[in-house]
Amino acid sequence: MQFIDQARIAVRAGRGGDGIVAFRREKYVPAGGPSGGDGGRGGDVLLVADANLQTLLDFKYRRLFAADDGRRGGPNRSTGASASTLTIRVPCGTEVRDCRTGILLGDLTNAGEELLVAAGGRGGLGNAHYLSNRNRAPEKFTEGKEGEEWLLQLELKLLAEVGIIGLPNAGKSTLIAVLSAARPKIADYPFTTLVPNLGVVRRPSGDGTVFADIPGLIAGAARGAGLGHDFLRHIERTRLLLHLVDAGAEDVMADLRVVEEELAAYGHGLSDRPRLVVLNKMELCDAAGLEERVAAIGAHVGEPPLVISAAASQGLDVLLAAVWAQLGIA
Ligand SMILES: Nc1ncnc2c1ncn2[C@@H]1O[C@H](COP(=O)(O)OP(=O)(O)OP(=O)(O)O)[C@@H](O)[C@H]1O
Ligand SMILES: [Mg+2]
Repeated sequence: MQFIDQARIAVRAGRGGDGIVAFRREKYVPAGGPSGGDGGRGGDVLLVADANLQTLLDFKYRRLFAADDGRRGGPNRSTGASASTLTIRVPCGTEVRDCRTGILLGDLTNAGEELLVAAGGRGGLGNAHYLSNRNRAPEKFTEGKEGEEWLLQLELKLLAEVGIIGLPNAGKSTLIAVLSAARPKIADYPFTTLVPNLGVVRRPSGDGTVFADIPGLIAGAARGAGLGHDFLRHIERTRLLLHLVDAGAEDVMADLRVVEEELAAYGHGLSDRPRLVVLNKMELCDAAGLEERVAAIGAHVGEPPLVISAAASQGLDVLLAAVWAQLGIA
């Protein structure tokens, strides 16, 4: 399932340093020649594609990026220092447009690819440049040029990496709401969710991973029953499935199997997709009942399910740790 992450940022390259007016002062040289140096270049602003970023999350908090200005020229024809380039890291796949015109400036597809988005201003010339036979003591210099300034629109097509599946009412939307900033509709009846919801969940490294909450699956979903059919398509490209089972259900094993059968019937490799079984609504069972359900699911799946309460925010840290481990994210 794809959706588009967007951000607007302002970039400003540095201004060039001014040239200066100066004259040589040396012993025994009464009237030294002009020696004012040139200003340094203002810093450029560069975008670089970084494979460790998945979202444009950070640009929600920081919107202005300005490179430093170049330094003024010095005496003895010394050129002022040029400012260093300001590098902004963006996820691979980011498209960069000029906000005003919508013109595509570049597409940063592969890690390490660079795009110069604002060029630093040139430094001004010192008076040493204006020495001529007619004017032995020029007072002329030029100012540094302004750096470029642009408003940029960044766009990234996001792919959900984690799909949340389960029967209607299992608590899928509740889970994505507690894990991310997504605010889907949550209600006590089946098929509350009619279109997939996406949420960005912060990973330990600070960037995000996209989770997709899809409408509940029912028996026959793979053949088009309920709303599930269309939406199985959306999780086709996820890397991990979170399979939510309602602990309060009469027969959790039957619930578990219905969804497994739909995954198998749908094909496209969905039943081989790494999957974590998650027993939600733990508070609806007493300790003995919970233990029994955990054991039954464990025997069927090969490892015990994670036990959580999405509504009461219990077990979520362990769940996320398991998700990051499955995705190979530290
Ligand atoms: N841990 C929990 N304990 C008790 N009730 C819960 C828990 N988690 C969710 N619920 C309740 O279960 C109901 C269904 O939740 P939610 O809408 O998140 O399910 P869903 O799986 O997204 O359903 P659908 O497939 O219909 O979209 C809601 O009334 C919600 O408050
Ligand atoms: Mg829902």
